[in-house]
Amino acid sequence: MMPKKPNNAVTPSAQELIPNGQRRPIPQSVKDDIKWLKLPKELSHEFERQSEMESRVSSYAMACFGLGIWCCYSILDQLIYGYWEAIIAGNSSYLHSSLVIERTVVAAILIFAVIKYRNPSNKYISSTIKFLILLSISAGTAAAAAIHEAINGYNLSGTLVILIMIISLPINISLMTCIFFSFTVGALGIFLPIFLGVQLSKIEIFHRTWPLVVATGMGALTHYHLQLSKFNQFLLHRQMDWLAHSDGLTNLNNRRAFNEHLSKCLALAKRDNLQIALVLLDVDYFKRFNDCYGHEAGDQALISIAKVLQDVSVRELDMAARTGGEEMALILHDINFISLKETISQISKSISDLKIPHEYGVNGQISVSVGVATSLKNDNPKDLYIRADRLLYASKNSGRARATYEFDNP
Ligand SMILES: Nc1nc2c(ncn2[C@@H]2O[C@H](COP(=O)(O)OP(=O)(O)OP(=O)(O)O)[C@@H](O)[C@H]2O)c(=O)[nH]1
Repeated sequence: MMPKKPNNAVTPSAQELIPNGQRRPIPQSVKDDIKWLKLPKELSHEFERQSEMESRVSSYAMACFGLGIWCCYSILDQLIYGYWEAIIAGNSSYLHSSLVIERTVVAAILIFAVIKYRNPSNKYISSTIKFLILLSISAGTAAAAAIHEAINGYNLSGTLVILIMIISLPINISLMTCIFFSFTVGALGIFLPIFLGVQLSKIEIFHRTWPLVVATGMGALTHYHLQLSKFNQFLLHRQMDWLAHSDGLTNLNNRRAFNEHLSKCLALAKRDNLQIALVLLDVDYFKRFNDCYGHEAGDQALISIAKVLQDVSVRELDMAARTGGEEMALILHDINFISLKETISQISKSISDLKIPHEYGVNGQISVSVGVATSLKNDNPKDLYIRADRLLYASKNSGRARATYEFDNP
């Protein structure tokens, strides 16, 4: 069943976006989703291109953020250890000052890259979460640099920056990569030097512990972030699906959703040996209504009539749809003659209770003509639709504001 949508809904909820009552697992790939959604070619190409760009830009931004944070951390590190003071005092070695200059330059390049590649349309990934995830990566990197320093006596930071930059830029960082990288490297930062018998001072142990603590916490956040972005991707696809299947004015299902559901219902009816009813409704003298009261009033009238149809299609496989300008349809699954007649009279009564004045209408009020066809054993959607349409025109030709049933007009 297509979801029931309140008329004034702007953004439907996740539940409302599940089409045709099918609960589908979280999409595995954008391509799968495009196929499943049966989007028109131009739209699917655009959608594919955008998601690809979005993930690429995201990974660029992530990598840049990570490296940028790492550089900032390194500069801070230099400050903590008093290198700046040494430089200012003129005691610095060429290695220390060049290290600071190198990191400052890299940080500046990365800040520029983040500004350039940031993705304002990617509203689902909050920049705070992104920041925290990347902090874990940078923490791991800092630990790796520290190991190297502990073992070999000098810091490998410059090489690491370039290496990680080359590796991470084209990669879409996955959950496993992120957790594995940050956690393992962070842990190695503490334990490897100890195993290798390297003496660590208290400050050094602290220095190597925080990346691990941060990395573990960030691993959990990474997980949360990825779940969140997967869910948002899912929601985004549902929204697209909803847009592709709903009518913009009345929020009823559109012709595309109607066609799909009619085929499905007929197949189900055939399988279970049941009968479905197809009800077509057309607003009477609607052109004159528009001419007399204006298009805005015409739109409001259509919205009110749509609401009436929505209210009667409450069962799971029933569906109300707007199939054309002032034409709407109702698919009623597994229905008997008595319930069918009751439903149609309830619709007529509710529309009449709307009391929308129509100077040129039947009885001075807005009304609908209705054609009701019921499915035959081996019916197909097209034949059923044609029969309902003929019955609708029989209602029009016999005075409007009435319903014509198939069994009345065999
Ligand atoms: N306000 C409004 N009018 C619409 C919309 N879609 C279609 N229409 C109008 O609906 C009218 C349909 O007119 P016709 O097909 O001549 O039918 P009718 O005047 O209802 O006459 P009968 O069906 O014979 O009773 C046209 O004037 C369309 O402009 C819409 O979304 N909003």
